[in-house]
Amino acid sequence: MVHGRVSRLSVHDVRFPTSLGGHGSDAMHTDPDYSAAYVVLETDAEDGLKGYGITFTLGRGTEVVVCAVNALAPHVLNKALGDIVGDFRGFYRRLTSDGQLRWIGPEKGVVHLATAAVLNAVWDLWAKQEGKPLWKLLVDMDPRTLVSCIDFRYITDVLTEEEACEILRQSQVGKKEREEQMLAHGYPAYTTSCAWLGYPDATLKELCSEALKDGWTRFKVKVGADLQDDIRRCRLIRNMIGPEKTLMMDANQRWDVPEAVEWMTKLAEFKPLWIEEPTSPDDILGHATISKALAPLGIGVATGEQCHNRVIFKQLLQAKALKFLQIDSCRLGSVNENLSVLLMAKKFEIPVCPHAGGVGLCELVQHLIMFDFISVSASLQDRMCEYVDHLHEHFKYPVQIREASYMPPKDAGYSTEMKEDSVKRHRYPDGEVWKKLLTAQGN
Ligand SMILES: C[C@H](O)[C@@H](O)[C@@H](O)[C@H](O)C(=O)O
Ligand SMILES: [Mg+2]
Repeated sequence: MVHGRVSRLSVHDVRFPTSLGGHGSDAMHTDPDYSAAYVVLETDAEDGLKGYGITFTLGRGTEVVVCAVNALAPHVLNKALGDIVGDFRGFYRRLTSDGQLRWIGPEKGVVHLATAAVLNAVWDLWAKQEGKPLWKLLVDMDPRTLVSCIDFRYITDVLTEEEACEILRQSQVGKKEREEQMLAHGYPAYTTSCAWLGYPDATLKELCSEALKDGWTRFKVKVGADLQDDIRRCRLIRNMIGPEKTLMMDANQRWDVPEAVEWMTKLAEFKPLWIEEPTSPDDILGHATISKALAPLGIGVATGEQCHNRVIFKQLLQAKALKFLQIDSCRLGSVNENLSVLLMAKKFEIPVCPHAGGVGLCELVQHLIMFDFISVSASLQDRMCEYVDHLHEHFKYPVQIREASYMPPKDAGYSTEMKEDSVKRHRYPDGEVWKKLLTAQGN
């Protein structure tokens, strides 16, 4: 039974200077400092449990999101956790429909990232109070309760509450076996860590051969800034991994629609499974055009890490604009909104391959994809979850990878809690790490 009233919400600006090593760099984000607006919820309950929630940001963007979290705080403070999760749809709606904050969304951008941080903390707390990892809390929830967490506004033309319930009911068959399968073998993953755009070739080679030794069979490479450079790097990586292993490419929104088609036609010889974010994440019809043009080359379009909300996903699915759907645990309004996208993907039979390139994203999204396999999709066909090998040491319950697969988390919660010392050292600008860096830069 959930209990307690939220007595305190604190939010921290936590940044890691990843840009110094080019980690996480791509054709658009050339100097990313992996960061998080990190929310801590405390209650008046005697168990002392806290809810931790993050949203992934980059460097200076964090302080803007922190501000938005503080603006949302009155919706959470002094609320009983039982009332929040007992009417989770209503609570989600209240947060996203704040009469003044909605104007700077709605359900998109900074205010939606902040919503995700707050709701991720609520889910963490709920799962902790139930003594279960989040994926298991979801798996054990009956279909009615699950759908009661979803706001179906704007998507009932493709998915009604009844249909969602029906999908979940049908997927009850074989659920136990799928859970056992996950516990024994984990969820298949791919790695992005070898080929960030800012890495020199020597680093790429070294990381690639290490990853091969560790059993990785699926690799993603960043492209999009310079065609000749892309050809060289893609050739290098394809030669290293051989013709059989899977290669994905990610352009991080760099191209116009015709440019995307031309560029990818030139990279087709390296046999990419997908091109990710070829153009603006808002351009649904553009993605559809690219999808259609690249299908004969055997290249699918993947997108989602910067899709604002369920409405954009709905339209991408309706327009047949993508072959792989990439949910993000912090871009959308937390588990609540992601549930609706997982269910729509199931209806349209599009495989979900979550985005995890950021701090904490692997920790979070593994829960959602395990739930998806056990309770929604019931399939591993064409599916894999992204993995990046950065910053896990700062989490209290870091991801466990075995033979290139995510092993199901066993600890209660959403794996969002960071180590106290890591938060302290990386808080911006007063943490020790930043104090040193800022002094060295003469600030
Ligand atoms: C700035 C980030 O590292 C992005 O490059 C990253 O999320 C990337 O798009 C990915 O797919 O992992
Ligand atoms: Mg990407």
